[in-house]
Amino acid sequence: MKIGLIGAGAIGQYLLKHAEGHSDLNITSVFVRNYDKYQHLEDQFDVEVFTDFKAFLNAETDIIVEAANVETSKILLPEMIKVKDVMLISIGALADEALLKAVSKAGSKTLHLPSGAIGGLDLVQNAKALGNLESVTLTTRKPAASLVSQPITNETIVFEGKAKDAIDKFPKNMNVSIILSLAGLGIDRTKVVLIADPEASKNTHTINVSGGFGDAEFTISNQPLPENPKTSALAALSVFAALERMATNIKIG
Ligand SMILES: NC(=O)C1=CN([C@@H]2O[C@H](COP(=O)(O)OP(=O)(O)OC[C@H]3O[C@@H](n4cnc5c(N)ncnc54)[C@H](OP(=O)(O)O)[C@@H]3O)[C@@H](O)[C@H]2O)C=CC1
Ligand SMILES: O=C([O-])CC(=O)C(=O)O
Repeated sequence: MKIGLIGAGAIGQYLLKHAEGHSDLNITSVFVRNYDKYQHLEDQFDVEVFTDFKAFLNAETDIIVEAANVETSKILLPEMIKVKDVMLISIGALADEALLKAVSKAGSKTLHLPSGAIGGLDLVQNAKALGNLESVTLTTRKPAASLVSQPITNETIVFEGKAKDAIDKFPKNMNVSIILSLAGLGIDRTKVVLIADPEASKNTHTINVSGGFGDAEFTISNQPLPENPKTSALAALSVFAALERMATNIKIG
């Protein structure tokens, strides 16, 4: 599979490193906004670095993997999905309901949404069937420096409310709230609590769901990626694993 990658930060570089020598996953092109900053990737990996988006789209690839940010995804997704399958990790872009509607109607191309830094989305989707899901809450606890600019001494709730507003205020930390919303009750009915914790070293997400099916609670304690501690290693793994699963004919979940 030939892959075009957008962004070469913590997740992008993780993918580049781990796809090197992989039998099926071949990252051949990388789109960035600053050639000089990322030119070194052409020496390090067997890739072409693009800053011209049209040329990047026209390069021979089977899928585009986005690993940039929410704003960039909102701008580029409508054009990409017309011509290529896309895997999006800045899922917060889909809190824009007009964009979600537009891509839902986009024709023959597939938009892949990996589960990112959380899990349990199979259960949430199953529970939603036949109206069996009534309540979904995400409680996220991150090291304070990922959420607040000034040092704090006590743990502090920095946000409490709907997923829709969580991603607006914390676009680099709350993509998980939007994939959870898409799997479950939507951006208005998915509740979020976000805690800045000066003692935390991991990114911890607790998901509570309940309804006619029963109830469930999952906690995922994630190691952050050293290159960007706001981002959990599991998010990068989820892209990698979702790409690997595309080649298999046995689908789990
Ligand atoms: N769904 C989920 O569970 C999770 C999602 N995420 C999201 O994944 C995305 C990537 O995360 P991460 O790798 O940690 O982020 P980084 O900030 O480490 O890297 C972002 C990369 O995107 C590049 N970029 C920014 N703007 C553009 C643009 N307009 N065109 C092309 N490239 C651009 C940056 O380049 P430059 O150096 O020029 O800035 C950089 O290379 C983020 O949106 C993050 O919030 C993260 C964790 C979990
Ligand atoms: O990586 C994480 O733990 C979650 C995150 O940043 C996001 O959802 O945007």
